[in-house]
Amino acid sequence: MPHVFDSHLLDTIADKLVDDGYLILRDVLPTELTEALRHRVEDAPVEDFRFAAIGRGSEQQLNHEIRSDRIRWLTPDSEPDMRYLSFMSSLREGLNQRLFMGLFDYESHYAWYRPGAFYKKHLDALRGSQNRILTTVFFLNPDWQQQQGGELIIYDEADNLLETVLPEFGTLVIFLSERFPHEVRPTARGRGSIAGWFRVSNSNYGF
Ligand SMILES: O=C(O)CCC(=O)C(=O)O
Ligand SMILES: [Fe+2]
Repeated sequence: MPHVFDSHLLDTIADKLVDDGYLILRDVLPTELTEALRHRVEDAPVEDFRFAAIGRGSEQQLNHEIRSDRIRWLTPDSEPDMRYLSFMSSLREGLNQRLFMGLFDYESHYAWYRPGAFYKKHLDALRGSQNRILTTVFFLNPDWQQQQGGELIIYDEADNLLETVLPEFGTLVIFLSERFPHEVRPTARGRGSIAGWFRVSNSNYGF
């Protein structure tokens, strides 16, 4: 079975991105794949994960007051990682065909938030930087209860609250990286996700 999104779903995603700039989908990946991805984060030894840095390139720094999750990049030697990346590749192609977004590549990592961990309000891309264009967040936690915290909160450009998303197993959130400030509220329970970013090529600006 090819690991791709069907064209009807791609139509829906493209329409929503045009209308709202973001959308929340539930159970659009096969359950057994989501289960395998969940084990990739839950069963991995903690040494495999690194505290996430803020900023890019030489400006990277650890700042535990802003975020306290640990991350591990997806790798091509893992079958579930490859299948996940294949779905995301079909999303990239589907959106390029429908919206001419020019999405060029995709980078993604597992994130593990231990109890108490959080990520304060931020944008994934600086406005106008044209690097990270579209964000995906895929959640891997069965039976999440509201009182366990760890919500992803999405704001609009004027900082009005748009959505409060529980990090429930199988939920996929997609949003335009430059437009939506968002935060992860402190979690009371271990919280696994895969965050990813579609980027455009910067080669035209390589002067
Ligand atoms: O895990 C989440 O809900 C979002 C994480 C996030 O905002 C990020 O890694 O940039
Ligand atoms: Fe983010």
